[in-house]
Amino acid sequence: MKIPIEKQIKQYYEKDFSNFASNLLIRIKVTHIAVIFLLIINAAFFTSESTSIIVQLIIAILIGIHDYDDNNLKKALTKNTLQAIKLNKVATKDHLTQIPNRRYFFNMGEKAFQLAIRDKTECTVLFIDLDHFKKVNDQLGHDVGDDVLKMVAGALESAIRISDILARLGGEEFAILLPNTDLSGANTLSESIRKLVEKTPYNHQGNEIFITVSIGVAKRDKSDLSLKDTLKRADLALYQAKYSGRNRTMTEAEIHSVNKAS
Ligand SMILES: Nc1nc2c(ncn2[C@@H]2O[C@H](COP(=O)(O)OP(=O)(O)OP(=O)(O)O)[C@@H](O)[C@H]2O)c(=O)[nH]1
Repeated sequence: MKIPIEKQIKQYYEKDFSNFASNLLIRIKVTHIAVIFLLIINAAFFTSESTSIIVQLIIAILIGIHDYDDNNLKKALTKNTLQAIKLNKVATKDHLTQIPNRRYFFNMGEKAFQLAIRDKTECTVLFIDLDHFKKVNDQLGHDVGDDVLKMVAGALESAIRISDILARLGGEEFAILLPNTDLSGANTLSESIRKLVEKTPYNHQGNEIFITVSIGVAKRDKSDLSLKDTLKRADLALYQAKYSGRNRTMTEAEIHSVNKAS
C-alpha cells in the first residue's frame, strides 16, 4: 500500500523526534544566547525601524558566523531530517514545471495572507491562465504543450520578487500572491508578465509559436477571511479577461466599472 507523502513526512518527524530535538540542543550555543539577548534588547529598547534593521542585520551575521563555524549546516541535521526535507520539497513542487504546486500555494500563501490581515498591509493575487491552450495540445501534441507550460512557468518565475508566492495551481492555471502590493502595483506586474509571455515565442521545429495569457487581479478585501476568498475574485476577473477577448489583464476594479457601465 502506498503511504501518502504527507503521512511519510509526519512519520519521519515522529520516528526521529528525539534525534531532531537533540540536534536542536546541540545548536543552542553561545552565539544563540547572544542572538536571544539581542532580540530581547531589540524588543525592549528600540522602536525605530532603522535600529531594528541594524539589530536584525547583526543577528543575521551572528547566525551566519555560527553556521560557518559549524562548517556545514547539513552536518547538524540527521540523515532522516534531510530526507524529510527532501520529501517535503517533492510534495510542494510541481513535477512538470518545477515551480511550487497548489499545496505550497495554499500553505505558504495562506500564511502570508494571514500576516497581511494581522499587519493590515495590502496584498494582491494574480490568477493566470494560458489562452487557447487546448489548441496547442490538439495541433502540436501533449509534449509540446508540456514544454509551453514549462516556458511560461520560467517566464513567471523570472518576473517576480523573492517575496512573491508563485505556483502552478493545475493544468494551465498559475497564481501569484503579492505581499505588500496594491492593485495598481499588481496591475503593473500583471501587464509586464502578459507582455513578456506575448513576445516570447516557443520554438517548435524551427517555427515560432506565440502564446498569450489572460490574468485576473484581485486585492485582499477587509471582509476576506482567507486567501481563497481573494483568489475567487481574481478568478472572476480572469473570467472577464477571457470574455473580453483574452491576452489581457482585468482587475476586479475594472469589472465593477464594466458592470456599472452596462
Ligand atoms: N500538455 C499539457 N496539457 C495540459 C496539462 N494540464 C491540462 N492541460 C490541457 O489544457 C487544456 C485546457 O483547455 P481549456 O480549459 O479548454 O482552455 P483553453 O484551451 O486554454 O481555452 P481558454 O482558457 O478559454 O483560452 C486542455 O486541453 C487540457 O488537456 C498538462 O499538464 N500538460
